[in-house]
Amino acid sequence: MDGKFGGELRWVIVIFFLLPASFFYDIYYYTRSWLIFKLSSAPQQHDKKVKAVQKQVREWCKGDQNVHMCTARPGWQTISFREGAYKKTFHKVAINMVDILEIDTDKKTVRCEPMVTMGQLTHTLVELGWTIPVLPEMDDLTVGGLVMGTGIESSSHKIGLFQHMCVSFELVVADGSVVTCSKTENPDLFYSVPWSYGTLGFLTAVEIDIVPAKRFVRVEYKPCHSLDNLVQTFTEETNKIDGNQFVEGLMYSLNSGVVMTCNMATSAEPGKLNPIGKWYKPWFFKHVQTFLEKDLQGVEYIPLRDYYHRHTRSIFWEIQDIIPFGNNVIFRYLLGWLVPPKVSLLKLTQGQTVKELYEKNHFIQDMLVPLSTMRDALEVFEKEVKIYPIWLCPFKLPPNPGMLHPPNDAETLFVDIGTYGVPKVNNFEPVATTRRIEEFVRKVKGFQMMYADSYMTREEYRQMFDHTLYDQVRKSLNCEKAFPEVYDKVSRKARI
Ligand SMILES: Cc1cc2nc3c(=O)[nH]c(=O)nc-3n(C[C@H](O)[C@H](O)[C@H](O)COP(=O)(O)OP(=O)(O)OC[C@H]3O[C@@H](n4cnc5c(N)ncnc54)[C@H](O)[C@@H]3O)c2cc1C
Ligand SMILES: NC(=O)C1=CN([C@@H]2O[C@H](COP(=O)(O)OP(=O)(O)OC[C@H]3O[C@@H](n4cnc5c(N)ncnc54)[C@H](OP(=O)(O)O)[C@@H]3O)[C@@H](O)[C@H]2O)C=CC1
Ligand SMILES: CC(C)=CCC[C@@H](C)[C@H]1CC[C@H]2C3=C(CC[C@]12C)[C@@]1(C)CC[C@H](O)C[C@@H]1CC3
Repeated sequence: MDGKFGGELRWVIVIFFLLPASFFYDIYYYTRSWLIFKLSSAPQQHDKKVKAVQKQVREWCKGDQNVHMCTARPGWQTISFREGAYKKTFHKVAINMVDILEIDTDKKTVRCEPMVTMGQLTHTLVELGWTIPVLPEMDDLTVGGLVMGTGIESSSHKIGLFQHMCVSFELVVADGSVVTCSKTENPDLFYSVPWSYGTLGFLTAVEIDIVPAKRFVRVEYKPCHSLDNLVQTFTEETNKIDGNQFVEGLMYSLNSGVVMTCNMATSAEPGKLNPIGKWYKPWFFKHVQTFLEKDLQGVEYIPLRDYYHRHTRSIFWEIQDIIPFGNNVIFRYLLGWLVPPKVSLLKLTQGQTVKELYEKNHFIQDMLVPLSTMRDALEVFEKEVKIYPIWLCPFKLPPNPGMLHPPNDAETLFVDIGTYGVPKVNNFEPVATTRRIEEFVRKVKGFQMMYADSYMTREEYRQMFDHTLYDQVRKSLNCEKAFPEVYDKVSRKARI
């Protein structure tokens, strides 16, 4: 869809085509998973589905093995910014595994298949009074994508990344056999799977910790009017040993922002309930900004599911470039219930014009840096892109084996700095700017989230991510012919 409808009038396509299409797409999957649950067929079907994956891998083994394998999930369906170019040439293995298999409240775990989405998990678990400790907020993120890539949320400063609450993985590996791994069973594989982007095997099931859920989240909004104040408040709140199940920051300029500290609650104080997930409510980032503008500390109670998906309706703040009048009160009441358009459908229907627009004038990155370097990092982002709001999400990084190591191999608090939008600097140049930021991140011993465009060379990538264990595991599982090295899947060169 090119020309004007691919540019400034994209909202016409979005409103008249993509929103209804997203709605019917959701209903189809909702009904399907509801039926599967009601027929209780998912657990019995799992072994059959694993055998189907094994069969496909074994067929590849019998062939001449001259191309690598990847999942058959089309590139447009994924939440990653671009599509893998390799999806056109690799041998594709279908993994149609979309079911929650078992919720074990004694063991406090949920076992699910890799295509289960975060929206599906919250619907099922929260109704039963449970939740997963780190719940990345976009409904369509999948368990498989978050395990093979990474996931983060405002509870990560207590729990860690998505990988840190996973108990075990079940994979079909290069020779077609099924391997289960955990901290005690095949630990090398267990620690190598996160950030391996499907280059060690095909994931078929994941066991994840669950924790009790309460009805509400009590949110305290703390406006800050200088960078020092913001960094200090954010750091103190993140470090609090007892309090704050969730900590998050939104910055509206280099010198202003709101730090939110939150805890689950069983009931709400009268007059302070705010169901921000309702279709007529303002976008969450706009709502938060009002606390800054009024310079008001505030307390609100948000229903748990609304809190988890607080950035879903506005796709963080990306929706304002797609439906510029989307936060208008009339639009919200009339059509707000259809929002957001599905990221997958936005990807599928974007023409060359939109692609080029995003290529040249847009910057989507999450950089994970040690909390102690947050101030310097924010100044680098101000100088290089000047995009606001900025998302700030703290997380702890334990010294586990695998791709990510904290400085000096001692548990360290990090912060994810998320910048999504149009750069406001004059000298923005996608490759050069991103490379300078990547260099800064490597210098402070941080990491780049690989769903975004990465322009690092192979050497720079290996410098950022420790490949020692990963290389050993790839060798022991004979991955060389079956899967490419991770860099060849995630670097900008491998994506279109
Ligand atoms: C419109 C609509 C859309 C829905 N969309 C989805 C969806 O997208 N994804 C989805 O997963 N569900 C979906 N559901 C199912 C929904 O989660 C349940 O129907 C809902 O929780 C109502 O609970 P219940 O009383 O029917 O079942 P409950 O017995 O209260 O159980 C709640 C859910 O958890 C499941 N469950 C219970 N125990 C276990 C167990 N040990 N292991 C695994 N599962 C267990 C049930 O099958 C049920 O789905 C949808 C339902 C509706 C009406
Ligand atoms: N809050 C957060 O934490 C957010 C995280 N993200 C990022 O989005 C991505 C997840 O998006 P999503 O659309 O769910 O996932 P994707 O389909 O983009 O998958 C991500 C990677 O995981 C691999 N993978 C997925 N499933 C399997 C499987 N069953 N077996 C083997 N490999 C698999 C894919 O391999 P292949 O290419 O072969 O299909 C791909 O390399 C992650 O990279 C995550 O970091 C994005 C936004 C927010
Ligand atoms: C919270 C974390 C860690 C990351 C959030 C990242 C998201 C804001 C982006 C991930 C993929 C992005 C895409 C778009 C917007 C921003 C993301 C959702 C588009 C929808 C923007 C419009 C384009 O036409 C398609 C993009 C697809 C991916």
